[in-house]
Amino acid sequence: FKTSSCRSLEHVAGPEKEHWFTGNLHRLFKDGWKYKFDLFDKYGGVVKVYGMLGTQQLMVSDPKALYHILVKEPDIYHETDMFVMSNKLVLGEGVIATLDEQHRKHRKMLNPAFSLANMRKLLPTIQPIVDSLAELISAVLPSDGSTQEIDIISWMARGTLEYVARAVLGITLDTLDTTKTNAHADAIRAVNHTALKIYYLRPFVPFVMRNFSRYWRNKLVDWLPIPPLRELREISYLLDKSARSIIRQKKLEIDGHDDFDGVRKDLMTVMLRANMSTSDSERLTDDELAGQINTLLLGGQETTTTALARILYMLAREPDAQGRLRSEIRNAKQRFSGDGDPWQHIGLPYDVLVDLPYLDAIVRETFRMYPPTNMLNRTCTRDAVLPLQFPVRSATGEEMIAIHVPAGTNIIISVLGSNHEKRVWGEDASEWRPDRWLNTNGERMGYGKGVDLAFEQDSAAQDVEGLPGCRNGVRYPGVYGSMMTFLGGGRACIGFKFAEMEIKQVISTLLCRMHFSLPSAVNANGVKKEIYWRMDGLQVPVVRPPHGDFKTMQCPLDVRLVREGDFL
Ligand code: HEM
Repeated sequence: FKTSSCRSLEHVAGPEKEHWFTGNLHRLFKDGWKYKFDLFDKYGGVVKVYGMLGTQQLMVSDPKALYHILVKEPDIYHETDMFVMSNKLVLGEGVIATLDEQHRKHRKMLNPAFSLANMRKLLPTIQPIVDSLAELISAVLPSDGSTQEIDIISWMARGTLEYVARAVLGITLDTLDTTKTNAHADAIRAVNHTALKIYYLRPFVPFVMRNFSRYWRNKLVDWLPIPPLRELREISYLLDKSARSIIRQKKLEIDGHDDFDGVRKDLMTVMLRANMSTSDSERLTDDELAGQINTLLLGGQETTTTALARILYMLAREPDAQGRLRSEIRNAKQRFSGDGDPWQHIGLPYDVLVDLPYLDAIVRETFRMYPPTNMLNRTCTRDAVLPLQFPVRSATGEEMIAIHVPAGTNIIISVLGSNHEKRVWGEDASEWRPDRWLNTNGERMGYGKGVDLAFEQDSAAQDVEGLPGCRNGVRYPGVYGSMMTFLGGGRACIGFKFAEMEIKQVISTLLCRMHFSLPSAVNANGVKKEIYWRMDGLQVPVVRPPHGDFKTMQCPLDVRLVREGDFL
């Protein structure tokens, strides 16, 4: 066994460069599912790929290497300059636009707010919003029990924005009221879409941010003949203005309530109160708080929306799983329904909801198989050695147990590769099999709130051997059941428990009232409508031609009111 020794990545094996400008990135980021799996099969947990203008990068899914990158040596492997600066430019100085000490300060304020105790308090805020969503969808379903095709993703998107708005920020964005428009909500929806139109400008952002004052940046945007740049500036202004108005309003509310005990059910108030009473050196400025609001509104949007759509799609594809899950939810709700209360309208308490075994298995398995974000970047800030769990072959055929990573190397963390690694998840890693998370009695296999959080703290003491994603003493350093979907270490997703809660609440509410199946529409030539999930940077459901353009995000499912025969 050897360690790659030279100060370049020449020794590391990987595919040929495929384009002088984009290297292999266009293959990885545009519907790259098959391409990526071919690379993992051929090269293993570390693959050299080519980035912009032929720069050599590493795509990593090896568990020990990821442990080093995210948990052991995060001071070496930073978020990329491009990511941090672009976030700062558009969203302001929220947690994802910060590094090192400033990042620690942000997390110190965010971590307690997103605690389990606060999730328990927030569920009752989310429940009525989900009920309204279910009523709105039910209202468009035929009362005779026949099916109606519905683009489920647009409904899910309405919901996810409102859950975060009300539960995290204590405001409404009116997204469930189809008669109202809301400029703030429109701006949030437009950010990613508009930024994508000018993604090619992102490499220049750090230079511009460091060398141009705000005045000259504005002049640049005025002069350049690129309209989406101006659109993004307008969006960014509107987000900033709205966030500052939320802060002002909340401060007034807090000032007016001396007896206020933090029971108010939104996290931003909890955070603001903590911020107001902390020491000067730890206190976040209003600029940072405004950035935080924008980050929280954006962070859980598309990710949670596509995760919800993916779960409903899987249940539509697997009717037995759908029936079994619906029955589990009915049994749980019936236990809590009083005399005469229709069980469908019962809201389960937090601990009952998150512990439902089959619901949990479905959610975890879908997160594992189909992570909403499948690639994340880090940059190596100084020469380093990356040890590997599973040796890889060098470009000249030798086995390597570690890799020298030169300073400046970009690292692509492959969430997809990690979540499908057979040596950790088993030979059936690429099968959607929710039962892997359950024991033979149908109970959850040890994963729970404790273990998930223990992973965050990298508690090696936790006995997790034999659980899914833990094999022969090897596991991934993820915060959520060993998978890398929400990442791990000090920059792991702050909102994973919130996302889990909202997803479980939505699925458990919708399934009681409706049944989902794949679209049945056929065109004049008898061709059936088919949904296809593109794996770009984010997972994107589209419709194949001739029914769709293979580009626009949509997830049309046949939906009808539930019948007795839909339970097991
Ligand atoms: C299915 C839903 C979600 C997925 C798959 C997801 C995934 C992730 C991932 C992979 C990261 C790490 C990004 C990086 O380091 O480059 C992250 C960070 C983050 N997420 Fe989530 N997320 C989800 C939902 C949410 C929700 C609901 C919120 C808030 C309400 C949220 C807030 C954040 C924040 C603030 C960060 C930045 C943390 C930091 O830099 O310290 N996420 N998320």
